Amino acid sequence: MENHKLAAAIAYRLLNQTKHSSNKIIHQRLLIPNFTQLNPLSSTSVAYLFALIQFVGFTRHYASVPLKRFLASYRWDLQKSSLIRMQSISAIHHRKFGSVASAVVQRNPNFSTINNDDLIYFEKILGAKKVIQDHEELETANTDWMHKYKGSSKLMLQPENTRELSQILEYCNSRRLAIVPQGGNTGLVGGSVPVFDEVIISTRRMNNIISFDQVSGVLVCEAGCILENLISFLDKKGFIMPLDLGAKGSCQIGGNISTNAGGLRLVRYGSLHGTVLGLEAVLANGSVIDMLGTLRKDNTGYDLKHLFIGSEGSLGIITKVSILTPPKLSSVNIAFLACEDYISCQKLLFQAKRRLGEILSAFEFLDSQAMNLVLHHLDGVRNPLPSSIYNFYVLIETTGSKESNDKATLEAFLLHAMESGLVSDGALAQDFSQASSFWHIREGIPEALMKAGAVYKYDLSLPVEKMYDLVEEIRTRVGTAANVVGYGHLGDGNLHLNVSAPQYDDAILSQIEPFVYEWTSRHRGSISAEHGLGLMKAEKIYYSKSSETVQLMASIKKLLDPNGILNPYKVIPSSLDVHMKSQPTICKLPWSTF
Ligand SMILES: O=C(O)CC[C@@H](O)C(=O)O
Ligand SMILES: [Zn+2]
Repeated sequence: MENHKLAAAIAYRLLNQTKHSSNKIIHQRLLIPNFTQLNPLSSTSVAYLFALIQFVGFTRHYASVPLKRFLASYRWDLQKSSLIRMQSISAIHHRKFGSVASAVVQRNPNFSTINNDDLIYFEKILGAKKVIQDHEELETANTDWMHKYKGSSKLMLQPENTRELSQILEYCNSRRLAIVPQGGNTGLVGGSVPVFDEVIISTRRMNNIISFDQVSGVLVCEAGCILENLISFLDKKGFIMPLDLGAKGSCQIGGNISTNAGGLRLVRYGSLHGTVLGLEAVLANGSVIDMLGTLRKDNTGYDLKHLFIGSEGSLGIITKVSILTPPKLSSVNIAFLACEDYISCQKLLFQAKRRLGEILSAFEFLDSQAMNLVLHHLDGVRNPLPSSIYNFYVLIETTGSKESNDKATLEAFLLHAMESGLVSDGALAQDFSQASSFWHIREGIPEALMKAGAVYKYDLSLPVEKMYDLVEEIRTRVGTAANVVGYGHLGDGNLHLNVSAPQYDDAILSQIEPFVYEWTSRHRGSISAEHGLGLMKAEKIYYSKSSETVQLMASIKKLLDPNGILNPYKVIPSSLDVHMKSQPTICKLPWSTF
């Protein structure tokens, strides 16, 4: 008890400092409504204060080492205590001092916590080596790629096949143990890490290629295959994957499909809703749904595989996939171009669609701020157009089967674009290494942003002609406090708006949100073009979907996962989470009625 008193005193002191810090918003939102109801010296209030202090980042930056240790152990207790009945705190992790506190959720009190019998059961069905409790491995699996979201799971399971996964889910469902499916953990919205103590189910061991048909181009494989391995496998067979992402070296096909990843070639090969021909998925109760067809055409009733594409593991875990892969064509050409203004980028896209037609395979853009970040933060990157600094850059790729024709078509297009003033400068890759270096600039932007400091990420679908207005408006709003960067898949109408700052700061965040979502909604865009909702945007869904649609989503979730154990706190807003006892009030937004 003495410890608690001491802790409370320290906590009070630290919290008083937060009053005047940039964490005012958290302070108001969390502390005031809850703390006044507590006895300040009770153990729960101490635990609450400690959780709050951890939340605002003091432990990482200001607390002394013994205090840090004390706080760390308290947090562990916190997971087991009944504190979660109060306003509890999602496991958002602060990479830099400051706050990214847009997601505050409550642990579902209906979920159990892992006990010894559970561990014995899992070891019995999987064997000890697939039941991971090692601190370091869990630390990695609990933390997302950006080091922004962090859970506190004590257990990761690594099933090797569908049967094992089915047994795990059946058991977790009967025990009300929440789970989070995890592939390569490269997501950007906190969807693939636990929020609290959910059991992590890794698909990494389910990584076999099952079959490949040379005639139809249909590849059947397990969910844990790494995208780059599939690309290399197909390359030897003379085929390519219909999707390509910067994260290909780590991301897994199951994760790609469950988030409906878009990537760099969507403009040519379409979304995964078109190229995924079949799936096998395991539901929350362990039943295996075999939809693993390989047919292009099958109109026998509802095409339920689509429910699992893009539902971020909230309806079932994908275990096998069948995917239509295009043949590898011999002529690939890549141009890196400079444009003076955004309107020229738009006109260039309009022209490219007409003049390059069926050979256009990528149309990406980046602004000068994105280019500067890459040049500054990534080793060995060179500007292919060094003679001047341009406002915008466009990367165009063509893929076709007629080598001399395709190159001539691209060259003619470029000449026309230069003559008409759309393009100010340009370079055509002369060999594979130059082509890779052009791609490296575009694909390296997320990494450069990470290296630059704290980053607020927005992945938006917007009408192409309006897209860059938003970047400029945000730039005006944040002023000199942050570097606003615009880039993305222009050919698909997908903007990656990133706001980069030395550290997270609520003053910056309040200039971006909710403005960015309101603006997107007003222009009938989507607040998530390709990254999903995850934890970051579950509560923001109404900006892009009508309340009736969201209600129907919640009903489907209830049907397939009645206990809500699959990837909780993600995708469906908490107000509609039928599994939560007390529900936070979410205002219906005026623009949610499409
Ligand atoms: O980091 C981002 O904002 C985008 C990541 C990815 O979707 C990309 O296109 O590079
Ligand atoms: Zn992207």
